[in-house]
Amino acid sequence: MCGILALMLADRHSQACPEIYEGLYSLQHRGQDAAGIVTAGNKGRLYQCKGSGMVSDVFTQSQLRQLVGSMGMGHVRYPTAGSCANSEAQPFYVNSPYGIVLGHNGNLINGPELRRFLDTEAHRHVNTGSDSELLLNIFAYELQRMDKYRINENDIFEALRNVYDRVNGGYACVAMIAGFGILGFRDPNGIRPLVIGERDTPQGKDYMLASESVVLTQFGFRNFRDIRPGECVFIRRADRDDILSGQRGPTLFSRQIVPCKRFRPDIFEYVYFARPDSVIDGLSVYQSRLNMGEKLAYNVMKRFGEDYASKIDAVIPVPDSARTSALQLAQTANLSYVEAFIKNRYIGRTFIMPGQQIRRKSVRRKLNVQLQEFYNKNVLIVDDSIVRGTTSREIVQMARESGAKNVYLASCAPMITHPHVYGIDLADCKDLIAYGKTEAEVAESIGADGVIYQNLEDLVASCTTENVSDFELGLFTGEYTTGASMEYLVYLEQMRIANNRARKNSFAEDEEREAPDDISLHNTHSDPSFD
Ligand SMILES: O=P(O)(O)OC[C@H]1O[C@H](OP(=O)(O)OP(=O)(O)O)[C@H](O)[C@@H]1O
Ligand SMILES: NC(=O)CC[C@H](N)C(=O)O
Ligand SMILES: [Mg+2]
Repeated sequence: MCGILALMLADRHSQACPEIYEGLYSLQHRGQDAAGIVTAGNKGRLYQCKGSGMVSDVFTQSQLRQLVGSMGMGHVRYPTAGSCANSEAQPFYVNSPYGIVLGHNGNLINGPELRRFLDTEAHRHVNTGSDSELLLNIFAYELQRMDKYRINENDIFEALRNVYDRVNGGYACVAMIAGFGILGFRDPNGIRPLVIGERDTPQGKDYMLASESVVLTQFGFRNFRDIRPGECVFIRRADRDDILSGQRGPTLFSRQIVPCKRFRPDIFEYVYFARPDSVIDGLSVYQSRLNMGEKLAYNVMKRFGEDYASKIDAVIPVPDSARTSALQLAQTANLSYVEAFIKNRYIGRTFIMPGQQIRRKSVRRKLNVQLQEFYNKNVLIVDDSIVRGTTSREIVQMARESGAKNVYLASCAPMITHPHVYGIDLADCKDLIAYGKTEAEVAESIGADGVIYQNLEDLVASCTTENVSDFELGLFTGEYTTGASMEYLVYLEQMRIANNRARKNSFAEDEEREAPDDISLHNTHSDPSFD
């Protein structure tokens, strides 16, 4: 899961960069490894700044000033394919045809096949291990095949139809064609999220596309909707003809490129990825987490029996993601809710950090205990999910060190027993703590007195609305919406091993270390005639 964002302002003399930059902060929870922004000036020149690190690390004020133009896009990356090298920061750029940039959230499960095709048939050079660069080149190849001096929106939709035929997996993308417009599209199963919103201005409408609605509401894009699975929207900047005919703002076009196959948004967006103040596919993430907490409460009560209240002195959330559910669990079961783990707000999400060692250390640096809330008490700690068990092991131990009598753990997600193939670097099976274990064995392995998992049916029911009742659940069941061959799963695992090795060696003296921290497109905004 990465975060993607694109913005088109109606006023050609305004700058898109400040809102893109701030918007990326609102998507930071979706990717902490790299960030990037590309803008397009009025005469079509692209300006880029991207590199490894969090949003606050990658952009300086002087770099942001160089990113001129009233349209642009941004990306925050959590690597799932390729490596975590600086060069794989997004958006990606190709100069031919027309100058295209693309930002991708998701994973293509036929990456190796696409790479072969681009090499042997399309003869396009791909310079990284990223599947997103493959996707961009497939799109560029399909546009190039039209062999047109200038394209229109129909050409874009036509090219995309062929892209959909070639690529397989989960993907939500934003892209920009220099001087022409921005677009957004979503895979035919709607696995990864994407929303579009509009905002009225005296010059016409501004448009924004983003992974999560929280960015849109923050900037006053009140009128928004989800991009449908298999749909593309293209927002064309006002051209000469538009301006001559009195229309100054951009124009929106949308097309259902391919039929929706089976609408299956990734349920893990609701469990963990997304911010609670986002609404995805019509369902408030906050509401889904309340539902999860309520259902889990009934499960807990059943497990502990009628006198459950005498066995649990406090319900304690693991901040941040589990807060909403834990509160609802406590209210439903009429138990006290206690914020006994205090989070250091300056440390990011641990699960999406690269490398097990840093993840383990970060849990302790991130969470600290209120001793008195544990001492001599029976505590039920609630987390949204138990994945590798890094967090649970540490917090159970912290609770014991603080003098807790019995430590139970409840998870809003069911047992995670399979990799996630659509955009989460979710370990191979062996790294998953629940793989091949019973609940009791998981409890033993993390040192808890008991573990209570949500049932899969209850999780699905928590997220079901009249719009969506079917979800991508591969990490719980091993069955993936688009299928995932054994060959692909082996490939994923090999890639992870190689990446871990590369991370371990990253302190060695090598050429990569000499590379600049941010990657630009070799042009700075020094000549105003290029705006
Ligand atoms: O079993 P694990 O492998 O440790 O993974 C699960 C934990 O990781 C996530 O927290 P994270 O710190 O990433 O983010 P949060 O602050 O949003 O809860 C998630 O919320 C769980 O707490
Ligand atoms: N988490 C994501 O969505 C990752 C996008 C892409 N597969 C990458 O690794 O850069
Ligand atoms: Mg957490």
